[in-house]
Amino acid sequence: MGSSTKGRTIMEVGADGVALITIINPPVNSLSLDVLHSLKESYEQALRRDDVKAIVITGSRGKFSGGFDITAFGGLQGGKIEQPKPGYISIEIISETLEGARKPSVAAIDGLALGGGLEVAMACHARISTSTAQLGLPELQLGLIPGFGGTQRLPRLVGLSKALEMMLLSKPVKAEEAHTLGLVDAIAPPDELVNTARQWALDILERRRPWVASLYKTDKLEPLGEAREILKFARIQARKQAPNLRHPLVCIDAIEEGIVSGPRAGLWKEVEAFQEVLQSDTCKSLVNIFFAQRGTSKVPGITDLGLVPRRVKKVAILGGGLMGSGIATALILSNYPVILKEVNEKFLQAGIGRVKANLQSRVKKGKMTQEKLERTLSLLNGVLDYESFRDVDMVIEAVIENISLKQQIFADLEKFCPPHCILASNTSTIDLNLIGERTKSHERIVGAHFFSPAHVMPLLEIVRTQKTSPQVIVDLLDVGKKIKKTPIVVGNCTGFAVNRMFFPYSQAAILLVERGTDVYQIDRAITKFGMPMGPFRMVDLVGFGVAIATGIQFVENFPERSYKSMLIPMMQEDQRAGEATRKGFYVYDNKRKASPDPEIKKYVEKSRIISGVTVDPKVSLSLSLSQLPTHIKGKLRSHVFANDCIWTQLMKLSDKDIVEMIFFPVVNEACRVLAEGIAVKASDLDIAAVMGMGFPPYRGGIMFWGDSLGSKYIYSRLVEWSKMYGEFFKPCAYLTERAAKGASLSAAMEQAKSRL
Ligand SMILES: C[C@H](O)CC(=O)SCCNC(=O)CCNC(=O)[C@H](O)C(C)(C)COP(=O)(O)OP(=O)(O)OC[C@H]1O[C@@H](n2cnc3c(N)ncnc32)[C@H](O)[C@@H]1OP(=O)(O)O
Repeated sequence: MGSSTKGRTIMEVGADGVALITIINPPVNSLSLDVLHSLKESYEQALRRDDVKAIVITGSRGKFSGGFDITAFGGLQGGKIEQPKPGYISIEIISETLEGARKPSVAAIDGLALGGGLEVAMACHARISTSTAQLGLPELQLGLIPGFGGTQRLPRLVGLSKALEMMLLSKPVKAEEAHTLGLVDAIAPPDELVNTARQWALDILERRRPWVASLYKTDKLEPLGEAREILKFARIQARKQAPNLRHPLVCIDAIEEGIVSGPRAGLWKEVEAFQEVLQSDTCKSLVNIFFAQRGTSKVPGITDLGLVPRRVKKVAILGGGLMGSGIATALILSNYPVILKEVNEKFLQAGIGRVKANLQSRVKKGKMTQEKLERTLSLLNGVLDYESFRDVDMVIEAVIENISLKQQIFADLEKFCPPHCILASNTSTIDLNLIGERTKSHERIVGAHFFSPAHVMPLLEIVRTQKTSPQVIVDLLDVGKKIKKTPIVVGNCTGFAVNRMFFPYSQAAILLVERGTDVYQIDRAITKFGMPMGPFRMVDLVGFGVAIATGIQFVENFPERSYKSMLIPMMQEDQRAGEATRKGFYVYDNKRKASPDPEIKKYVEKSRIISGVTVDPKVSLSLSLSQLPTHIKGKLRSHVFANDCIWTQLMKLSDKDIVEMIFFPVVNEACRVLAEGIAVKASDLDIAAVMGMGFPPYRGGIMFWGDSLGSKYIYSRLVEWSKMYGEFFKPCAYLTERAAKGASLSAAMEQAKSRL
């Protein structure tokens, strides 16, 4: 993270007597402490000067402000940057100096006014914006609450319900809506923005327009009883949607304080609460994710070469199955003309049908109009041969995982596509060198690994071989950004980054079940930890066929650390293949509601016998008293509560143990991925885990979370389990070394063996 000593404001006084204060802190004019001090000084100067009658605040280069400087959070949290005294910014600068000034001020907003940026604007006596401006308080997505008076002023400007929606969902509004809501007073063209604001400020001065201090507005606030009901509902929703998160409730408390006890009390409550949430693990984790996400497109040795992405005007996709149709949907939604090739008319129509259905579901959800659907769909052309491939700039192959089929396709592509065309494969497992073996085009062969459903999931793994040219990667990074994916660039290996981490995740869960832990207890513990679903519910969702196929890849490539089990193949043989067959680890009703199935025990017992393992009292939930050694039984019987039930309690693995036994092997594998140079930086694995696996972002990603527990602790637990349960848990060399040094897992490596 950078230093907070940056940025400034400048002030120019016009002949009209209006002082124009401009915030300058590229790239988004964030409010560093320096900017805030300078803003205060500019204001004080403007207030002192007799030739200044009114003030306009704006941001340089078409951006008002992206809010408080996020790069300063690390320093403030770690004590490296001195905290301003409580209330200095929110009360002294924003409320007293700006809002309480005896000269009127107007915010001229172009581009964005987010977080602290909007809070400064709300303290002005009016706001004028351009039609493309975006305004919002997205602090909650960083684990924070608004800290410069936003919890008090926004409800007073737009009403409580809308303010709660904007804050709790971190959802900005566009200028037009902001105008309707009363957050913006007028909309002006960009070249007239500042002049309109100047005139508005003079109009306020001369009482031709109202002089409004937002903090004391009451007309938009609901009556107290109604407000309390709205807040009560918001609390219920917040608890339901994010049971592990406290800061949304803290935000609601600050809003309530202002409504019940008045805005000054609300401001002070906000000041205290902001300090508290700033120091929270949630905030540190979410800030890590913010920077990690922006860091994925900075690839050393690739994006620092000064290459300019070539324009991709047309894309061809091979295969209209689930993946191919999802990828086609993502591309046409971002206005790329797409050719979809299939092997026969029937498959082609089915593929086009899937794309239509994907779009239709957006219409149903109100995210798209029927008219937009028609326009978007007109970008898709179905074909059965390669003739129209002669002018495409990129091809994405998304056929089944069959090596010889893919080799044939790539040989054909080399013949039909122009020489500059990028040849991408959506394979999730097969070596790209093998796929391109029958071509001479290795420098333009690349992996574009999407996640299902491809038009929804935010991650794109860009897989490069040693021969893939940097230009091709830069091009694909650009396409990824345009189709709103977060791309991570990884090296070529079985499973790349995400599936490499997924394997131990599901294998650890099966190991635990064979040792006696309950399937549903595992899913509950993992969901409570924050995953969208547990490992068994997930296997049901992806289907046992896929789980077995990818499992085989892992067992073949990494036999020494694979936990081999027949549980899933055995269930599949019995026609239990997951949600699609209505039966897997759960049974499903017509509405796809999952219920536990006692029958599962039968399969677990069989697979336990095949694996040659026994129930381990340390992990078992269902051990009965009769199974205990006599001396322990005796001791327990002497206890007044000694019965099967209490024994079950004693033997039960805690949720914490389950989480660690399932996720520490994932951390271990992530360490290998990093040590092998498959991922270039730990933060890319944080993003891979959050966006590819559903790892809770408020835990900061897999490596960040690992570091929060410490390499020594993870190492010692893995050693303990590897003694009991074998190689599967054995810590890798990287983890062992980091633990020995007491070093963090994420810190840059001294000598990465980059495979890239
Ligand atoms: C007390 C207050 O209430 C607390 C606060 O204000 S907390 C801050 C609230 N503000 C936010 O949450 C906004 C966060 N920023 C964003 O959402 C987006 O960056 C944006 C909408 C402003 C711009 O998006 P986009 O144009 O896609 O560019 P994006 O790549 O995200 O950002 C451009 C650069 O600005 C940086 N940046 C963005 N917002 C920043 C901020 N508030 N502080 C410091 N740097 C910021 C990014 O890190 C990135 O840096 P890089 O080029 O070195 O990677």
